[in-house]
Amino acid sequence: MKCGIVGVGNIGGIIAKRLVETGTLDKSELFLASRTFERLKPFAEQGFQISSVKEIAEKCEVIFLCVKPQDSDKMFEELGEAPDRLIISTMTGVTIKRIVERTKSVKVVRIMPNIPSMIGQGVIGLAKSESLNQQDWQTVEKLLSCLGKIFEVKEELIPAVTALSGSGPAFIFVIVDALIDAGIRMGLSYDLSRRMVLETMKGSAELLLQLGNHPGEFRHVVTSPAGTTIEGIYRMERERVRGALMKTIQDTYMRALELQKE
Ligand SMILES: NC(=O)C1=CN([C@@H]2O[C@H](COP(=O)(O)OP(=O)(O)OC[C@H]3O[C@@H](n4cnc5c(N)ncnc54)[C@H](O)[C@@H]3O)[C@@H](O)[C@H]2O)C=CC1
Ligand SMILES: O=C(O)[C@@H]1CCC=N1
Repeated sequence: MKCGIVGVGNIGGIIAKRLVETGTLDKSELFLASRTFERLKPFAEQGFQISSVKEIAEKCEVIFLCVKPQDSDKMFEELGEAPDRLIISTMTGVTIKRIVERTKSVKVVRIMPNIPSMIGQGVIGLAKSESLNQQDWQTVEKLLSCLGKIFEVKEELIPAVTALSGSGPAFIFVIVDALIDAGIRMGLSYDLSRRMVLETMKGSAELLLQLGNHPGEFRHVVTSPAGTTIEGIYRMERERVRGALMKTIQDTYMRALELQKE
């Protein structure tokens, strides 16, 4: 299968690497195009095939579109029409309708991946046009499963997915950074604090995933009467951490909706 990636930045680069390192595609099946050669150079040095946007439209059955929304118009101009192609777009705010209009392809999949895709543990929100047949869907699953878990949603929910899991890792990294600093402040080394914070997050996430309990239930199990945890919870409530996190996601969501209108 010939597959092209247009826009080899953070996300396009992750997709290219994962497709090849997992053996999903052979380098001979993959073609990369980007605006500047700077981002393509390390791929060219590793034997990836470099192409132009136009060539990708002409020769690839599957085309990933991975440019910033602000660059999409120029990219669509360069791509031209690609009516028989399966298009998979990571572009924030660019709707399936717009991609169909610009490419003249009716087989369009809009995805919102996140950066744990780098190690195959991403969350991939996905919405698709109605014209995909069973074989197209199998191709999509084959190509995307090397990135992580696929969650199909209605397209109107993609902005919510963008806020929660697309941008989500950035918020998690801010929280992790703050927790590590808290450990350092109490005298732990950076390395020890980092490992303990990450293992605590991983263990807590695994516990919820494996046992399926509501997080409030386990929070209650940790919280001893007149103990340490309730003091921390009381502080969290006074600092309005819960509201601040919900507002963080809400503002991100509003921006995702705005981008869709621009
Ligand atoms: N970074 C992230 O965690 C996520 C990003 N996205 C979305 O994926 C898209 C790409 O994001 P990033 O990879 O972070 O951006 P990026 O800026 O790192 O990469 C975009 C690449 O596209 C290239 N490009 C721009 N115009 C082009 C054109 N006309 N033809 C060919 N190449 C062109 C740029 O040179 C750049 O290398 C965006 O729409 C973004 O919203 C989606 C999910 C997560
Ligand atoms: O910040 C952004 O716009 C993109 C979308 C999700 C993650 N990064």
